[in-house]
Amino acid sequence: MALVVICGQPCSGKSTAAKCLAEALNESECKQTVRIIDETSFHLDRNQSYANMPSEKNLRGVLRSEVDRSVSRDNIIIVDSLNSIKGYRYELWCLARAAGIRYCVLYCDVRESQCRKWNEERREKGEAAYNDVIFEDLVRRFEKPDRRNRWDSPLFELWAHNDGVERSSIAIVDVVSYLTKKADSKSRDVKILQPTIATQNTRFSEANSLYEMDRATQEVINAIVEAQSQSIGGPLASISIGQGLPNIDISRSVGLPELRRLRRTFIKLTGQTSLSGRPPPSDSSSAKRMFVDYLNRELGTIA
Ligand SMILES: Nc1ncnc2c1ncn2[C@@H]1O[C@H](COP(=O)(O)OP(=O)(O)OP(=O)(O)O)[C@@H](O)[C@H]1O
Repeated sequence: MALVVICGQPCSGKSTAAKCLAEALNESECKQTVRIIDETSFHLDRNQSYANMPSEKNLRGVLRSEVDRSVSRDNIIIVDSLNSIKGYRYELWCLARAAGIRYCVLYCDVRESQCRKWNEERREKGEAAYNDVIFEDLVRRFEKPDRRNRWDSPLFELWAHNDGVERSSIAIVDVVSYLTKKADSKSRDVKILQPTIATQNTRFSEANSLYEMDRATQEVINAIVEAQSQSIGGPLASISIGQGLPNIDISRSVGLPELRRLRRTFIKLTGQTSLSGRPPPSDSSSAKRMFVDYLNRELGTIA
């Protein structure tokens, strides 16, 4: 029914907020099961998980797969982690969209100095805390949510330090109201994400799908590279990849490394959706259409 992404600096009260939100939802009229997905449920240690990029990626992958497996129209999933990378929140948003559910972000907006103080206090009490190097690195890399991004919207801000975290805190009340409000796909104040062509079902054998996906996305990349090489110095027009397929609309030159990265992410995202029962597209045309749809979105909004 819904996915709530909690985000904030290290030690900014995210778990306190997640717990409080879960309690508030359980007390509301909503009959949905509420579940928190966090690092501790996987026995992941903070300092180990954020010690280096591979461990951090692994942590994000574990949480994302669990979210992917768990989101449904019958429950409310709260992801309690830093969720500090913009691209990662986008991936979570994609999972919500593929499931056709509500989505929102609850941002624990606490000053860094206060988070640092809480972390030190936690350490002094002998509780698990971030070590200083990791804490500072995470603070530096935090990408604050911005409500203008689809994946950060709607955004609810919780000022845990000034206002405390209570079931009656404005942000908690607002999230509960947003999640429990009766709505259908035409409601304006509540957005129920709709699966796009990129997330629709088409049954096919998995191996075949992956093969098609690989080949089709490579063909799209080749078409872009060729079009760009022909227009060197001149303006880039929209690139056609065949009859009945959408054009690729890129207004700037995009290098091969970036195109390869986008292709890898796209294949990964599609593969993950297939794990939860929605297979990747079955034929070359749908694979191309999906990939162009994805590229137009990515290159249009994340410049
Ligand atoms: N509103 C608050 N007032 C006072 N102390 C707080 C508040 N919120 C959190 N703390 C303190 O900060 C510490 C961390 O809280 P919490 O575990 O909720 O943060 P977190 O952001 O989930 O941390 P982590 O980044 O490690 O997951 C706790 O020890 C708690 O005592």
